[in-house]
Amino acid sequence: MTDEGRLLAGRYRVGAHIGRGGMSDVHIGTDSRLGRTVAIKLLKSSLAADPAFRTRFRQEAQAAARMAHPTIVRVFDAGEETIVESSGHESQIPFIVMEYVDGRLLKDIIREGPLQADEAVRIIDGVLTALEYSHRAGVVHRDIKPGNIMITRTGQVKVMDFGIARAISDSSTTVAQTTAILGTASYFSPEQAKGESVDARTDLYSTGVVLFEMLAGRAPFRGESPVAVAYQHVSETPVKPSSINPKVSPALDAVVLHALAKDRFDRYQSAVDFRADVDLAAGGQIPVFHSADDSGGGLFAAAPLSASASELALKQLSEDESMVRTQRRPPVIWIWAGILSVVVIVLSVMIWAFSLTPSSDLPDNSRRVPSLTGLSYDQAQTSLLDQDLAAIRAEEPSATVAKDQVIRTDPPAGTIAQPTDLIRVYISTGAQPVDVPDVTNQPLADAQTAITDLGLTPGSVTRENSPDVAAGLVLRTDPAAASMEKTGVTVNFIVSSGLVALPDLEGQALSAATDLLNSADLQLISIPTPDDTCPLEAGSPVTKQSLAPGDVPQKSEVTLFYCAG
Ligand SMILES: Nc1ncnc2c1ncn2[C@@H]1O[C@H](COP(=O)(O)OP(=O)(O)OP(=O)(O)O)[C@@H](O)[C@H]1O
Repeated sequence: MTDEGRLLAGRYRVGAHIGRGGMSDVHIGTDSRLGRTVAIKLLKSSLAADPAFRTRFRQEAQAAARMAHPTIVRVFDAGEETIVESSGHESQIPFIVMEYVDGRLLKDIIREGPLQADEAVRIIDGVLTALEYSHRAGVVHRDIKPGNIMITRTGQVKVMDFGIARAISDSSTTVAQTTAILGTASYFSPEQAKGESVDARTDLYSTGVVLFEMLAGRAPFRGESPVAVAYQHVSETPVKPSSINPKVSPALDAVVLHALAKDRFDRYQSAVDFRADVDLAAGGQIPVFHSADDSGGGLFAAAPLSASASELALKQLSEDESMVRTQRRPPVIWIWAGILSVVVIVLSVMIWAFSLTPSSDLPDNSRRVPSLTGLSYDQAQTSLLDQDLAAIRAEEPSATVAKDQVIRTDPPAGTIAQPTDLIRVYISTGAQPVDVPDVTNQPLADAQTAITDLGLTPGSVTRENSPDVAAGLVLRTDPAAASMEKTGVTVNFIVSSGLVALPDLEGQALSAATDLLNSADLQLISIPTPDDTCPLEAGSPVTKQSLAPGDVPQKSEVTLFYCAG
């Protein structure tokens, strides 16, 4: 393995070994370019042997690096280092450079026994906030477990290893192989255990397992082997956490069991819903789990209960061990109606808030989205994090903003935002190449407009003689039509002067002079010289031309005098 003192990617100095996981060794380190302390995770060489895994790993780490949220361990960089072993054998070791977290793994905290309910709620709140953010950014974690959750000295929750499970499960074929690397099947959702596709709800199931374990002091399913545990996730009904730790309230029992529904349509559909119910349960209220077609409710919305409704729910809880009502899949139209209503409400509130609030008098705890134009994505993330806002990266071409710099944000700079709000940061991919259009034979002004419309820059105009293209029309461009050019590139015009060059024809044979005039598209009138002094000469040489040699208007008439042959 890599020794202390090694420099990775010419930049990250590996320091003391601080931890070992199922797939990696973790060191404290220093980013020598920025002078900041980092954590460096070096993947085990057994995993690193597969090039497909390394590629997938790098892609996932890059996706994770796009996420910046106070509840997510920041990924700063990822790469591969060639390591020459003492035998002379070279191997590629993938590494991730992360935010250094001064804290403890939740796994180690749980080992000391069940947590107080309010502490468990606070931690799960943090995990769900991280998931709300990552799911909105389109990233499913796939391996939510106490070994991937850190609690800092100040109590801040930090979730890590986003996307790494994907890299592993894509390169391993069976549950047994995947768990051999990930270390445990205790937090697998039923769909993961069955090898089916996963989505955001998979993470919510695993979060339910983590909540169960924090409250009960042990995971809901245990077994001799990963396959035995995976089997229970698919087919066994979990017990209530309170049957292991009687201090757990019926409300939290209800939330945990709802999160652990086998069918993903029967459990929480979003981290937001899950968190709302956890908070409700922390206040002693048992949430009501609405199905999508229940009248008056949103999808699985939690609502405060009246006393009698609470009693009813409690009665159901004791009667029904599974606690989870069978719910039909929500019809698509209701989902869309729900989304539309939320969008309308959010927009109305934003417009109202923006119009009412003077800049000097912001509502409590809110802040304005800062202007980030021209910053790098890293700088923009830091600036947003300073305001407790979270960045999501988006990209678009720009002719005016340099590559890798912020073009704009959504919501735009100046908008009022709340802590942990998501700000989409648009980064310039630079000017996008376009085809230089064919503007030949167009009037110069039209051609200049067409070039400007494509984001190219109209450049110099040079006049050039042409026998047939009318004065002021474009003869050609430089670069030529159809060549791919980046926006911003200057396109020069060569425009017809409307003139044509008339050569000096005196002394030339009449036939040669006639050919020259024809090729310049000039009109020839020839008059044999009546003068006797003109000697008869072979070839009938031209003695005089009516227009002086030089540039003359197109189609000019030229009279040639010549000696008859
Ligand atoms: N960003 C970090 N800052 C500080 N310490 C860290 C960081 N990441 C990991 N560690 C420490 O390194 C140890 C191993 O990390 P981790 O458990 O994430 O490794 P892993 O190989 O991903 O493990 P597993 O696959 O078993 O989850 C942990 O004990 C943790 O305390």
